[in-house]
Amino acid sequence: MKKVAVVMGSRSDMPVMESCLKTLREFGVPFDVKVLSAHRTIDEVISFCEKAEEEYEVIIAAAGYAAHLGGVIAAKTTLPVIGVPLDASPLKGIDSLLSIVQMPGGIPVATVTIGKAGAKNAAVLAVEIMAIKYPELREKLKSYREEMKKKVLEG
Ligand SMILES: Nc1c(C(=O)O)ncn1[C@@H]1O[C@H](COP(=O)(O)O)[C@@H](O)[C@H]1O
Repeated sequence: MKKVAVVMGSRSDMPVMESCLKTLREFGVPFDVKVLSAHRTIDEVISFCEKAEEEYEVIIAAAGYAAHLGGVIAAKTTLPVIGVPLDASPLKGIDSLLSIVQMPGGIPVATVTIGKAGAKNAAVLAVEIMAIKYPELREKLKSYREEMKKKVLEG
């Protein structure tokens, strides 16, 4: 199984992105974490993208403020990119949400909700994408849903 790349714009994004990493661990999906910024380390983002297809099946890109990271990565690879908007600025993540979701036609970034729930959903969506190829992940997704259902019904 190739890995998921979890890329974030700054180390300061890590506390929120922990819920993404925790969920990937729960599904037993291998991943790498990278701190890279389209604004601050553009050359490193480009070299990461140039090699990404050898190692990764899905890329998760999380960033706050003007979150160009996911869009730039999506522009440089044909792997599916999931963008996680983060509440890091006085605009509380709306800035990040709009800059991730409003990609022009042809270069999509699959966008999840702002913050911790989005970080978790990015991991689940990555697993769903990988489950197309790895049937054991589909079984794990079914058990995950069952567990969730049980928790709701048991209160
Ligand atoms: N949006 C981006 C990008 C980018 O899009 O390339 N690089 C860093 N950032 C974001 O800037 C915020 C503040 O970063 P610092 O805390 O390092 O100042 C972080 O949420 C990061 O994701």
